[in-house]
Formats: sequence, structure tokens, C-alpha cells
Amino acid sequence: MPKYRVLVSDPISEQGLQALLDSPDVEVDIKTDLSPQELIAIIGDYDALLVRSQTKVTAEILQAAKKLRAIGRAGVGVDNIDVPASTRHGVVVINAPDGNTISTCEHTFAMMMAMARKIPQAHMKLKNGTWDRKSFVGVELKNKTIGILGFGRIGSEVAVRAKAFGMSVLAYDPFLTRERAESMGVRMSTVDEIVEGSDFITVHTPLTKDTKHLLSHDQFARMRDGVRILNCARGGIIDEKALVEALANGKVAAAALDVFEEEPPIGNPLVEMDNVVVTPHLGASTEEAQINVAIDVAKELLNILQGLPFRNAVNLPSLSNDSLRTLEPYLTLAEKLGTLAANLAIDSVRKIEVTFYGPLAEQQTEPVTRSFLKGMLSYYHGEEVNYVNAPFLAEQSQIQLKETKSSRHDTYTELLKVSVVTENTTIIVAGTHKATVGPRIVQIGDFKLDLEPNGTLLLAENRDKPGMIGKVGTILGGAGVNIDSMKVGKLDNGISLMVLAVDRAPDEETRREIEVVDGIFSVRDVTL
Ligand SMILES: NC(=O)c1ccc[n+]([C@@H]2O[C@H](COP(=O)([O-])OP(=O)(O)OC[C@H]3O[C@@H](n4cnc5c(N)ncnc54)[C@H](O)[C@@H]3O)[C@@H](O)[C@H]2O)c1
Ligand SMILES: O=C(O)[C@H](O)COP(=O)(O)O
Repeated sequence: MPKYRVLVSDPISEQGLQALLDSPDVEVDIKTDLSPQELIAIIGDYDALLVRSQTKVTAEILQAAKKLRAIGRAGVGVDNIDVPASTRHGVVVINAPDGNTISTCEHTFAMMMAMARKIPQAHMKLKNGTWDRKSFVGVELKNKTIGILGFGRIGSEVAVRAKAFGMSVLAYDPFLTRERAESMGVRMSTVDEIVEGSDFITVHTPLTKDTKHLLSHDQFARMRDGVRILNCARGGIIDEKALVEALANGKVAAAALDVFEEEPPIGNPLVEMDNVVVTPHLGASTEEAQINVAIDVAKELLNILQGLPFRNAVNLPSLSNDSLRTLEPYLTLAEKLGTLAANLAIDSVRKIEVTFYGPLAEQQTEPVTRSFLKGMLSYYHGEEVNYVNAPFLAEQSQIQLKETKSSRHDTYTELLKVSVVTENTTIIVAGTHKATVGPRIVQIGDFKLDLEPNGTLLLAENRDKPGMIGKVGTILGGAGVNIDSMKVGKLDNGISLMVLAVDRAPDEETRREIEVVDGIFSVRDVTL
């Protein structure tokens, strides 16, 4: 009997979906062309949803998706998915960023050559019966300058091919370094230098508030006469109205567009213009790319459903394998420290300050903070909390969050210390990972100790005088609670914290019996 149901709502390569189709844990339903209402009606039955760019995953759909844990996008762009709403609902969004890079790059190149040599126009004329050799004089790519805006996976592959064609390459990307530009033989440029100095301009950025209308009236006015423009990234990066004008007045000689501000581009004048080559968002439409993206996303979804590590989450910090190895013990420890702190906090939490010491501080620590939040907030919100929505729920509860890093600690090589500031008090919990014994809790409040963060712990604050442990042990024994081990932390003021690892939490009556023992100040139990 399959444990999980996955809905595939866009046409996705079945060959690529094999990992999901073969898993006995998973039932896959392929239902494409659903209307939004049809999707809302059935989405509540599914644990995961797999889409390309057609299905619009709106906040309304997410509201109805009560069981949904993950959305897989078989491709790069997630602009059809309401990612903030997914995060609020605790749904992981993953994409397949690598699988269609080459196909989209090759499509860009095909569009550039088709535009430069007017192949689609000549093709249509001949198909319509006219042998016209005069109207289709093109331009060579060799010795021309191409400006690439957005030098990520696709942009940089376009550069490799452009250089092979003898073009000079100008590139702009906020993350492009001089070393990388030099090693790839491209000139690191500003947007203005690209706008003013290119014969061909191609965009390969996502559509964001910064890239919306990156090329508009002002930029077209400053371009070389007869410039050629390409967009195989996202409609809206180029201002379509400004492009229509620039094509009509001859500033832009031609354009090649795979994507549009509205898709399909019904009534869009660009589609009608003779000097514009168009395709219906086909960048990723090759057999290879579709298999690649489906394989990537199917494997990742299976991992998520089976609780295994996964990559490429759009709404979670991504970790390299090396970082994951270093951080893994702290992810578990942080969640347990969060559970412990929540059990100790008796009034509302206002602020959480997480401090990382030693080599741990050099890592990407956000996932550890998320784990702490998950452990802590689960105490209040139950199973609704996960790694995706924990920071959102903390923000919603107006809990201030602060991360601090320090290169060394006086006692420990590495330490994770969290101060939870509540309405009336501050609770400190800290832990470390020791290669020999694994994760340990080393501080609770002001008490220093060394505890394995597992099982049920009974914490009794008491006056440090003879006989206390015996009295507590006798009461627990009488109630049939077995003590597995015990640790004590002491303060200079004569107060101790006795921590007993027990086989089960004592019942209310037993706890009260311990509480009234002379010299006992407080009793708590927590299961980690
Ligand atoms: N036509 C298609 O079918 C198709 C297929 C795949 C990808 N795409 C689209 O192509 C785009 C690029 O994909 P990718 O895989 O190369 O992504 P990528 O993340 O590897 O590269 C995008 C680059 O854009 C850069 N960038 C962001 N803001 C910028 C700005 N203001 N100016 C300049 N650069 C900026 C980023 O730093 C990044 O390096 C995405 O929008 C993607 O959705 C389209
Ligand atoms: O962002 C992408 O991966 C591309 O736009 C491809 O979209 P598609 O999967 O709908 O072809």
C-alpha cells in the first residue's frame, strides 16, 4: 500500500519520473490540463505536486493542500509557484536548475543564428512558393560583440559558444568575478557598457524587481544602431512596448524571443513583426532536458517524502555536501536544545539569540538556527512546524532572532549556545559535538554539565546538601520509574541541578511528591 501520493499536473517525461514510478512507497497520478478549480478540488489528497511552468500554484491552491509537503518544479523558474505562500504552509519548493541549461543555451544560439540569417522568414517564403534570394541578406556572428546580461548557468554556456563563433563577449552579473571573467575570456562589463557596446544583447537573468524592464526606452536609445536582441529567459526582462518601438524605428534590427510578458502572447504585436523571430517558450523543450529535469526532481521528491537529505530547495538554505557533513550533528542537537528550552520557558518568548563558537561559526549556520526554532516552536505549534516555516512562525509570534558568531570559546573547541529571552527571564542552553562521544548538552541555565541529548530527562533544581539524590531516587523508584543515569551541575551559591535520565516521565502525582521535598526548588521533565 503506497504511503505517499504524488500529483503530476504538467506534461513531464515519464522516463524521467521512473524513480517515483518504481517506488512501492509512492502512487503517481498524472493529470495534466486541470483547471484551477479542479486542482483545488483534488490537491488535498496529495503529499507532493510536480509541475513545469503551466500549473499556477497559487495561495488558494496551497490553502487547500492540507497534506502537501513538497512541490517539485521540473525546470528552473519558479515564478508560477507562490513561494512565500508555500513557505507559510511549510511546503518545500524544489527545482531542477541544471537539467535544461544546455538545451536553453543551444536554443538561444539557434535563435541568434535564425535571427542573424533570417532563416524563419526565408523558410516561410519558400514554403509559400517564392524563390526570393534578395530579401534575406543576413549578418555574420564572427567579429561581432555580444553582451550577456546574467552570467549564470545559461549565460556562461552562451559565452562559450559565442567565443567559438569568433565573437567578443561582454558580460554583466553581480556575482561575476574578474578572475572568472578572465578565465573564460570574456570582458567583465557594466550594464551600460553592454547596452552601448554590443551588436547582440541576450538576457539570462531571472525576472525579479531588479531585472524587470532591464532593457527599456532609455537603454534602447543608447544602443548601437542595428543592434539585435534576444530573450530566452523570462518575458518582462525586456520592456515589450519599448522593444516594439525600437524595432519599428529601426534602432533594433531584429529580435528573437522565446518568452513573453503574457504567455501565450495573444495579440502581442511582436509576434506579427517581420523582423522578430519567435518560439513558444521552447528553451527547455528537448528530449534530453525533459528527461534530465524529471530525473532530478523525481529523485529529490522521493528523498523529501522518505525523510532523506535533499538539495535544490528554493525556500530553504542550500548546503554543500561538506557543510552538511560538518553541520549534521548540530542540526539534530539544535532541535533538541530547542525542545529543552521550550520546556524550560514558562512565559512568552520575546527574543532568541543563537551564538556559534569556534570552527562551527565559519559554517553556513542558518540551518542550525532553523532546527533550534523547529524544536522550540513545535512545543507550541505541534506538527505544523517544519524547517521551511519555522522562521516564518517565529516572525509571526514577534520573536526577535539574532545570530552571533565568535571565532573561539574558552572551554570548548566548538559550541552552540542559545539564549531564550522570555517576558521575565532568560534561559540559556548550550551544546557541542565531541568526535568521541557525539552531541552533548553542556549547559542548562547557569549549570555546566555533560549530558547525552536523548530520551526522557528529569531536571530537579535543589539545594546542594547530602541526601537529595537519594530522596528523589526513592520517590521515582516507588512510582516504578527507572533511573538510567544521572548528572549534576553545581553553582557556587550552593544550588545544584540534578538531571536524571529516566525510562519514562513521572506522572503528575510523583512530580508533585518530588517538588515538595525539602530543598527541591523546581522539577521538570523533557523528552528529547
Ligand atoms: N526559455 C526557457 O525555456 C528557459 C529554460 C531554462 C531557464 N530559463 C530562464 O533562464 C534564466 C536563467 O537561468 P539559469 O539557469 O542560467 O539561472 P542562473 O541562476 O544560473 O543564472 C541567473 C543569473 O542571473 C544573475 N542576475 C540576477 N539578477 C541580475 C541582474 N539584475 N543583472 C544581471 N544579472 C543578474 C544571477 O546572479 C545569476 O548568475 C532564468 O530566468 C530561467 O527561468 C528559461
Ligand atoms: O524556467 C525554466 O526551466 C524554463 O522556463 C522551462 O519551462 P518549461 O518547463 O515550462 O518548459
